[in-house]
Amino acid sequence: MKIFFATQNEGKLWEAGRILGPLGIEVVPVPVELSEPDAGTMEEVARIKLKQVMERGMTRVMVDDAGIYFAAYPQFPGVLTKRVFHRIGYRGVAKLLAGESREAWFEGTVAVCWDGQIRTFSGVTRGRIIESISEKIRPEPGFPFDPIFVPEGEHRALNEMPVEDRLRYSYRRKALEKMAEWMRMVSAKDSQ
Ligand SMILES: O=c1[nH]c(=O)c2ncn([C@@H]3O[C@H](COP(=O)(O)OP(=O)(O)OP(=O)(O)O)[C@@H](O)[C@H]3O)c2[nH]1
Repeated sequence: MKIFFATQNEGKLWEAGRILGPLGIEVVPVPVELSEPDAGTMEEVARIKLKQVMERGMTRVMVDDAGIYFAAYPQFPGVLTKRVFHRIGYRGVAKLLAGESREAWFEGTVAVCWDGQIRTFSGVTRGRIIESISEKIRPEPGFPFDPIFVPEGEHRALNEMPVEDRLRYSYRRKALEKMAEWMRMVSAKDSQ
């Protein structure tokens, strides 16, 4: 099976390939820019992104909306994660969380259109932001929080782990595995 993934985020693409490849689903990148509202839930935003790619005529396609939430600030940065980080960087995150709770969680929703049906699948990974955030961190493209996020029950930040461990904690993996199972079910029904 082959699915198109409309994203400009290299990290998302890499992760989707690592997770879906072994499940027999080839991920084909479609690097289109999608417009996003600056409010709402990940699921609402993912649906809006999916609508945009479907309007371009794609029928076997997925999009992903994701971000991080800081427990110290209700609903923030959430769907604004990319824009907020772009503006304030590690220095701003360190300032925001100084003296505040370090508790945080990643949340993401994958919205998929598969042979005319639309579904969303979500995942969450809880953890905390490390105490000392260095401005010298050079993250992997698209994933600026991996070097400063430690999953619950861990002592290592995500980017300090071998890939297999990192994927085990991935909220995107949780969503994509549910999606893969659903796609298999739909395809099996269609072929009957
Ligand atoms: O360290 C991280 N590990 C992750 O696992 C992760 N997942 C999301 N993010 C951050 O949240 C924004 C999502 O923004 P987003 O969903 O609007 O996507 P995007 O604009 O990057 O790509 P696109 O898919 O829309 O083209 C991204 O830019 C990142 O800053 C992550 N950071």
